[in-house]
Amino acid sequence: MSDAASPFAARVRGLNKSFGDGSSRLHVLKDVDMDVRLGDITMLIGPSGCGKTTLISILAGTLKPDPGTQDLTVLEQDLQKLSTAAVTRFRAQNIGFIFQAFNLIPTLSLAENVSVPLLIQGVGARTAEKKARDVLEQVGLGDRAKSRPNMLSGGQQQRVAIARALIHEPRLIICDEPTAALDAKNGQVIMELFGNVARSPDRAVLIVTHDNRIFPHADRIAAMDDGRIVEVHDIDEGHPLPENLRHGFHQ
Ligand SMILES: Nc1ncnc2c1ncn2[C@@H]1O[C@H](COP(=O)(O)OP(=O)(O)OP(=O)(O)O)[C@@H](O)[C@H]1O
Repeated sequence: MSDAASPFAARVRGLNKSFGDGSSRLHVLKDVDMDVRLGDITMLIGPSGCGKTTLISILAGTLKPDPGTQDLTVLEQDLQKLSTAAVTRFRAQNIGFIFQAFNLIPTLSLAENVSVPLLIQGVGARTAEKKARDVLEQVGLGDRAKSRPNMLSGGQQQRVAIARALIHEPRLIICDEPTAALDAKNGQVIMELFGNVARSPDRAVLIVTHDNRIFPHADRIAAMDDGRIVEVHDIDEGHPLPENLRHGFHQ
């Protein structure tokens, strides 16, 4: 465990991101400030196209911000100071990223797909696969370890992608719509798994979601609109889920 002085899994100040040049330049993130606390499940919500995926991709180091961002610290690392190779290493070690597209490797079995993050870390294939079977069990797919991804439903593939993001016990889990393809029961199982991660004071979960069924699992909900964080709700016994979020929000 690194220096635990910071209570933040991520701290962002004055973050801007644009795509394109000249007259086709699109300013997508506009001076974003955001904190993701350790020990929390933070949810990021907002209408389609407001910049949520762009923001989490920058936090996960798969996308670079515009120059001049004041602070982009993830797990005590200033991402702007790391080389591209160092960011890739940092991500492999510390972040479990679940994409909207599940990015499973079609020629590998589920157990092999889930093993990948451990193999990258140098863990032996046999040990990695045993752990993969355990994590597949946790997401309710223990009996499908030898199947190929194309034999699964969308929801099952999503659970495999979640197992792959959890297997190396990263300190920060970042996911784009993790429950979109899941029924209520499996959505609940996955949120309980994320809850176990976030109950550890040194770890955190950041979820982009439109799924208001899972809002009650959040410790903090940050609402984005047009490239900005416009509201932050801390949810605890004294501050329950606001009425407007209980019934979803406008997209
Ligand atoms: N690589 C890119 N090149 C150009 N424009 C992009 C790129 N990636 C995203 N954008 C644009 O940035 C804006 C924000 O996209 P983003 O995917 O971050 O939104 P979002 O809030 O995650 O949307 P959704 O909820 O629909 O997934 C959109 O207008 C999108 O078209």
